[in-house]
Amino acid sequence: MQGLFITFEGPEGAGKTTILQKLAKELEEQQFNVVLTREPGGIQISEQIRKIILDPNHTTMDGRTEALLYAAARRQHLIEKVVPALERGAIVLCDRFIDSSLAYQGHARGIGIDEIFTINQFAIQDLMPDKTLYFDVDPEVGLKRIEKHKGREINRLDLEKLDFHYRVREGYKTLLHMFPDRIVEIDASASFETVYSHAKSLVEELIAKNLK
Ligand SMILES: Nc1ncnc2c1ncn2[C@@H]1O[C@H](COP(=O)(O)OP(=O)(O)OP(=O)(O)O)[C@@H](O)[C@H]1O
Ligand SMILES: Cc1cn([C@H]2C[C@H](O)[C@@H](COP(=O)(O)O)O2)c(=O)[nH]c1=O
Repeated sequence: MQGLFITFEGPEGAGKTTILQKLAKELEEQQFNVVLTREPGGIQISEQIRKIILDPNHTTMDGRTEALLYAAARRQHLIEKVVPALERGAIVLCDRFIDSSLAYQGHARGIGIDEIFTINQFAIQDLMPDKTLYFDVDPEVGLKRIEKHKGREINRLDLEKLDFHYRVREGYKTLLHMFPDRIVEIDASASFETVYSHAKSLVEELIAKNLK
């Protein structure tokens, strides 16, 4: 495919969304064709699935049901939005993708990274990101940031015990070893300006290598 598919990953409150929005705006100002999107969501069907998954009242949701719902939302989003954008040659910046399922459902929920990869393979049919930026932050720091973030809804996953959020981070560390060529780590505990300039330089390098 002609475009560039870049995903942004990390524990809660790592700063992904804020960085993505600023980066998308700057790239658009430079006349790049950018599609900023998120998972679960990004299109109507997947946003509706998002509501079901993240509703804090859905306390009885089984871990495998959760994993399948994320994969279903992913499939529809990929087919309806990501693939057409890549075919047009766009830069797709996506807030979370398969690595979230591997870290959260695979590792933190204990279902197993390989098993979650298998069900996602059905959904993505080998369409992996060209690059993944992993924003690493201590979960306690990240959760404090989102508590302070006015207007940010607290969802069912945010409400998991601190231990779960530490396992999510551990899951991402495992993924860094599994996919060393694709995933690059960014220290997201630094100041916003420092984190932003690191992310921006990585994306600019990718664009220079792949699109110019
Ligand atoms: N490096 C940083 N230092 C301090 N605060 C930050 C930093 N980066 C982002 N923030 C702030 O932390 C809060 C959460 O940021 P953001 O929503 O971008 O995180 P996120 O990774 O998308 O979180 P989630 O995945 O849980 O939605 C925001 O209020 C944001 O302004
Ligand atoms: C894609 C995906 C996401 N999650 C989790 C991660 C977060 O807790 C929420 C999404 O909320 P955000 O504010 O938009 O980051 O869902 C997951 O567990 N598995 C996934 O595949």
